[in-house]
Amino acid sequence: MITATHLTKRYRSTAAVDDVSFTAQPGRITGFLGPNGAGKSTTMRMLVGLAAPTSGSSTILGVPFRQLDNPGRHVGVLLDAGAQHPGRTGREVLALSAHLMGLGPGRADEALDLVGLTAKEGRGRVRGYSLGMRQRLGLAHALLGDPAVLILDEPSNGLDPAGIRWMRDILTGFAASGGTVLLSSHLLREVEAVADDLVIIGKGSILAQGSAAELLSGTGTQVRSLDDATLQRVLEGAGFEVTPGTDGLTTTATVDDVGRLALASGVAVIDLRPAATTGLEELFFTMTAQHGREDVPA
Ligand SMILES: Nc1ncnc2c1ncn2[C@@H]1O[C@H](COP(=O)(O)OP(=O)(O)OP(=O)(O)O)[C@@H](O)[C@H]1O
Repeated sequence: MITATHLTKRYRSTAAVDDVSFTAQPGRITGFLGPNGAGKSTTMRMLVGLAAPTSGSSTILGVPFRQLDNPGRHVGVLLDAGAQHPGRTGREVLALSAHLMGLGPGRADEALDLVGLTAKEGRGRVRGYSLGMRQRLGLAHALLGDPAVLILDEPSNGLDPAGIRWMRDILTGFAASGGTVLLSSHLLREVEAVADDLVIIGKGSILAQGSAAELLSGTGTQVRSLDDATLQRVLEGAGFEVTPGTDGLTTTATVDDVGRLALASGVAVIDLRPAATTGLEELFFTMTAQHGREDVPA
């Protein structure tokens, strides 16, 4: 579990992160979203002790990151795929960290294998790696200590579609076995496909948070009948709002309410369902409309 409690980070007079509180639960993937400059990386850096909060606090597995004994055995971190030493081979990067974590040398080869890097690729210097290979190496590094928590900043960046699907499977598998995943990404469809929970920030502040199902569910009901005009009158008479469309009516009434009222008024219903869910893209743009880069004066 990860908790952020009133986390705030100021650079001079600007708050890069402003009073951010959320939790990421075990067994779930928490998607962390926001436009460029929203404060995602700064928040993640504070969670792992790379930046000191101006105020507020955070814990991982119940304690501040800096108090974790041998943190790599508890938390896997991928903040910058370019962070690995370019002159080392992928395997050397992993073997060195494995050694520092007190793991056997064989763990580096296991980690390479986990992320689909071949032994030959592992012998290549990082400077020759593609961005996708660097991401895989970064993930191997994060998984090396068999942690319970993963904190990943844009892990799918630079991966091809097969790589993105592969990353999705790794993360869902990790969460299914009880791990906690905090995942920031610009790839909204990717987040939509994997996230159980969402935290959306803009200009350093939380704009929305909750389960993905809750945040993305539409409200109300869509209905088509053989007499929409009568059904609209009946629904409005019962105090519900109704919006006629090309494909029947959308109403604030529940499916049960609509069914009962249609039956009582003798209107034959030919289609009745909860209103369509909101896509993450729509939710994201609605939530961040006032908080993107576009409203920053040139
Ligand atoms: N070391 C720093 N000094 C001054 N300002 C900083 C520093 N680090 C970040 N900021 C500012 O804090 C704000 C949040 O930046 P941050 O990198 O956390 O956003 P982000 O959501 O990760 O953005 P992106 O999606 O572009 O990576 C930005 O306005 C950024 O310019």
